[in-house]
Amino acid sequence: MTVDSDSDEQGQRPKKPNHDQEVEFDPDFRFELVGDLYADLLHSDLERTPDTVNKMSKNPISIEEVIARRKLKHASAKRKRVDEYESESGTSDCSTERSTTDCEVPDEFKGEGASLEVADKDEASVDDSDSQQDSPSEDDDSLSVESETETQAEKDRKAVFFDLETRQDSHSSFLTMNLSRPLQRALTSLGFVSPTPIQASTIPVALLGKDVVGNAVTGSGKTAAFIIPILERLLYREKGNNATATRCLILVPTRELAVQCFEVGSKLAAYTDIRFCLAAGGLSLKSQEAALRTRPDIVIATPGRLIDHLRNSPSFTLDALDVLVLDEADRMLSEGFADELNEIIKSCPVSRQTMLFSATMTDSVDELVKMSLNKPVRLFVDPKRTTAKGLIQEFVRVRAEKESNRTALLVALCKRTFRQRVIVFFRSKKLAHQVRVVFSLLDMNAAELHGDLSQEQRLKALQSFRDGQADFLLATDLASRGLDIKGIETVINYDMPNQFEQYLHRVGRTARAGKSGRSITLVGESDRKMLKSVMKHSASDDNIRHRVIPADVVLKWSKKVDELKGEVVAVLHEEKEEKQLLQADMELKKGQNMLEHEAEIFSRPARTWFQTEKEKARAAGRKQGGNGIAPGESGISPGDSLKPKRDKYAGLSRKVKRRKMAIEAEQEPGQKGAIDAAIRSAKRQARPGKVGKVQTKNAAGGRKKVASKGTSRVGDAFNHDLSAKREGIRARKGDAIGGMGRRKGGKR
Ligand SMILES: Nc1ncnc2c1ncn2[C@@H]1O[C@H](COP(=O)(O)OP(=O)(O)OP(=O)(O)O)[C@@H](O)[C@H]1O
Repeated sequence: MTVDSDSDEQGQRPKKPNHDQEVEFDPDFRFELVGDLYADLLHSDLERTPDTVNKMSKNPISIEEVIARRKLKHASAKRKRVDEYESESGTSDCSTERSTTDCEVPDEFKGEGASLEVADKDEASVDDSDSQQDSPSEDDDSLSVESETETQAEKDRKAVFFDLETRQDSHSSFLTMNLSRPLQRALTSLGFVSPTPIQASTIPVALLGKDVVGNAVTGSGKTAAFIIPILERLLYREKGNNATATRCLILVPTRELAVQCFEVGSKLAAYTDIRFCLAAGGLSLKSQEAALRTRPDIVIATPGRLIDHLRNSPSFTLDALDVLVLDEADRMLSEGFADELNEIIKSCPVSRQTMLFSATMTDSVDELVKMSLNKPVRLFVDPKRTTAKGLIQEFVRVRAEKESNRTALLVALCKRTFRQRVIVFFRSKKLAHQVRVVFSLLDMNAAELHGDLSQEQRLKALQSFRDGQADFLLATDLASRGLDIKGIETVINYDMPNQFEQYLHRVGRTARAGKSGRSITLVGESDRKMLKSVMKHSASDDNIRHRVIPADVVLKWSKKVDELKGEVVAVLHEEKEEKQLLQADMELKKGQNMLEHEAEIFSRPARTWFQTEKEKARAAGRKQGGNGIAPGESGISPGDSLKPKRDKYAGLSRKVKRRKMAIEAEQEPGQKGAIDAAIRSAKRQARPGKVGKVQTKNAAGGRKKVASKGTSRVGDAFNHDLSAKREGIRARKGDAIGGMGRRKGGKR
């Protein structure tokens, strides 16, 4: 009954060794390597065969070492091959040959009146030879991924749900926003002169304490849009030992994004005394627990790890939370995160301010009610879900019978034209790994990023790509959201994502912050409707191109890739063998450890999780079917709590749950109940004091009424009406709330 999102292995309580059962040594044991590991490299349906990628986070196998070793082994043969490649990838590849090939653009382009300019002088050409044959069917519109027609009923619901009255000032400079000096300094040192549109509209509204639902294209500065107002308001928080509390929580769907958000926040807070804590999966639980004990002002977390801390770190609570931010909110609101999000929301006070942001944010009331928002202000800067203006989108057609050429097409693109600062997206971890082996064998400097790697490997891969050591980052959708890597020039989609939102996020890794960039997508026959949707939402028709790769080039590279087949299989075999050896070694160590420290290990309290094993399996199943990031790629590791304790408090409100726990604790024999009660009492004491009985005027009878418990708090960072600052008056410590968007503790 444990949970620990550090690794797949964790989360399981060690089984008690059964000393009665003799473990026999099997002299005939052989490492089992079943199936053709290469079989699906060039084809689809990759999920059926077992994964070959290392899943062990403790001592990961280095694929570089395996490849390097094999390269050494076949040094002479390899030298010959490299010579051959070099000679062939010289002038002949970059010739201006423009023959019609098997890889043409789908004709949907033509019907839309989109630009068909040649994208690249070396290898792209216009091809409209069979426009009739492939013209879109009449009903293609109905295939559009999202419905843009809104019923009157939905419009009415939105009118009631959203706050349409709050004035949205437009600021063309950070100076007119009256931000404090430490923040102005940080903005200057980051080179932020004027706010981006989403920042200009969000910051003043967020300073009023209003709930916000924000949408703006990828790379438009949403992170700073929510961090700046949080920091500004925290500068006026109550200070001193009793007032120390975690007041803001920023939830993000992936660990990498959490690290990035932490870095942005730390830079913006560089000249303040505001403290951050990173609580993302895959990083050390112990040091996070220690950091959370100090009650940092802002916690940036992935959902799984946060829940783990909420349940298992005695001193950590969200009771004093003032602001909850969901970055990539549509992803967090999706089914894959539903259970975790519910659990977290239950732990947050209802009086919090909530801000939701994403480039593909929904304004569907049905979705948003899940967050129990309080009259949110809808800030949709780019309501049409467009791509960035500086993005040129190219498409390469892959005919059904030529699906096996995808890898060759990718290699051709990366060898000839897009040679550095390229992210390649794949739909599966296994495929990303296999292509990584192909790239390495072809001496292309690539790093991979997906959920089958340890957190250490993930961060290392990202760093090597950021530093320019790796020219290519071969990634799954784990890297599609939010990652901000300077200088990415090209995004290649090895396959078209199933969801339009996913496409927007993937291509949004380039052309960020007003810069230009290019995306190239390999489009199969089954991707037509998605292609149409993509074209419909493009920022400009002029930005759409199609690329034709000459047939002889494709042929040459598919031959090369085929020749490598044996070597790729050998590398994957070797990797698998090493993995099994390492696994055996780890099991041995684990056994020894159990023998030596059995008593101590079993005396540790079991970590708990909020779902039962069944619920968790069900949720994992749902996640698999959901969009975007696969389980294990987010902050929630699939190993989390394989044997979770049934949560008897599930479904109860926080208050009822606490009361029930307290009663049970008192009835519990021995020390445990008393200790738990003492912890709870200490937590209560540690909470920043609440403003006791606030006397408010009862509008109906004119009688004074005592505000309910939990109304507003002393030490509340947002006890101060910062809206006053908009008029040029700086709020002071101790100012009372006035003109705020809500009353603290008010019902939602
Ligand atoms: N006011 C500003 N002036 C100049 N650059 C800015 C400004 N605000 C943000 N940026 C830069 O813009 C880039 C993109 O910012 P950010 O990652 O917050 O975008 P985003 O909208 O969250 O993107 P995504 O939707 O992909 O998550 C960052 O490199 C950031 O430093």
